Formats: sequence, C-alpha cells, structure tokens
Amino acid sequence: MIALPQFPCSPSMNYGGAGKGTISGLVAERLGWHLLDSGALYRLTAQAALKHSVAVDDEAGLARLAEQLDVAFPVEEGQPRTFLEGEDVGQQIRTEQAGERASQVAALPAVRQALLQRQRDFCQAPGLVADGRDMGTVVFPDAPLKIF
Ligand SMILES: Nc1ncnc2c1ncn2[C@@H]1O[C@H](COP(=O)(O)OP(=O)(O)O)[C@@H](O)[C@H]1O
Ligand SMILES: Nc1ccn([C@@H]2O[C@H](COP(=O)(O)OP(=O)(O)O)[C@@H](O)[C@H]2O)c(=O)n1
Repeated sequence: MIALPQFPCSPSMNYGGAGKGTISGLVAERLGWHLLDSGALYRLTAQAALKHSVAVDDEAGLARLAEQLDVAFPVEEGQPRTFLEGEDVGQQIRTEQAGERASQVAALPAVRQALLQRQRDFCQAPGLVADGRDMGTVVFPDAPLKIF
C-alpha cells in the first residue's frame, strides 16, 4: 500500500452479507480515506425510479436517473446517512425489497455505464476504499490493492 498512484483506491469484493461493507467502513475510518459503497448507488437508483415512477425495465429512463442522481452521504453525529434529493432514505434503501429492485436495475448495462464515472469521481485524495463486486475489475482496474 506504499507504491500508490496519486489517489489510491482499495476495492473489496465479496458475497452479500459477508461483512465487506462493515470492513470497508472500518478501514476507511481508520485510514481517514473516502468510502464508496457502490451498492448504495444502485439501491438509490432503484429508489429514485420508485419515486419518479420509472419502470425497472425502462433502461434509458433508469440510466438518465442514474446520471442525474442527487445523492449525499454526510456523517451526522458520527452516523453515516444517505440522502436522495434531500431526503434521508437510509432505512428505505436497506429493505430486502429495495435490494431486489437494486439488483434489477444493476443488471442493465446502460445503468452500469451511467454510474461508472460517478463511482470513479469518489476516488479523491487522500484515498478511497471502494466496496462492490466490480470495483477491482471494471471501476478501478488499476487499484493498488484489491481484496477479494
Ligand atoms: N465481523 C463481524 N462479526 C459479526 N457480524 C458482522 C461482522 N461483520 C459484519 N457483520 C454483520 O453482518 C451483516 C452483513 O454485513 P455487511 O457488512 O452489510 O455485509 P456485506 O457488505 O458483505 O453485504 C451486518 O448485519 C453486519 O452487522
Ligand atoms: N458494484 C456493485 C454493487 C452492487 N450491485 C448490485 O446492487 C445490489 C445491492 O448492493 P449491496 O452491496 O447493497 O447489496 P449486497 O451485495 O450486500 O446484496 C447488489 O445485490 C447488486 O445486484 C452491483 O451490481 N454492483
């Protein structure tokens, strides 16, 4: 982790429920680095679709939503929060149903393409811990450390 490019990224990939989100958060906190929970972006895209009545099979409409997604991940009183268009949706996007909708929108290539640059934009100094299945292969192929 010393021979790093300008803005190092450490993607982690794993199966759902294995604890990768928890570990990623702890590592980012310990290093004082940024954190990308890529799954949250897919969950938020699905949530935005629900809010704006865009069908889960409307690939072009979903890609537009993903491109324009108004999201924020502030930490308030030590707690990470997830905002969509100014509304705290942290609870709503964590339900099983929200996860299923996220998987549906994540299967659409145009949505994945739309979220690609947004995810790369998270890679800022002093570094980024990026959590998600395609972090090391597609989003940050040059990451100096990949944990599978
Ligand atoms: N080391 C651990 N020991 C016990 N429970 C854990 C540990 N890491 C994570 N968990 C719990 O397991 C569940 C899934 O963890 P999470 O980090 O969301 O997994 P993933 O990101 O791989 O889907 C959460 O409820 C979390 O609190
Ligand atoms: N990098 C990523 C992250 C999530 N996803 C999708 O988004 C869903 C929600 O991601 P998550 O990380 O919150 O959930 P789990 O992987 O823990 O189920 C996943 O089930 C995948 O379908 C993806 O396709 N690519």
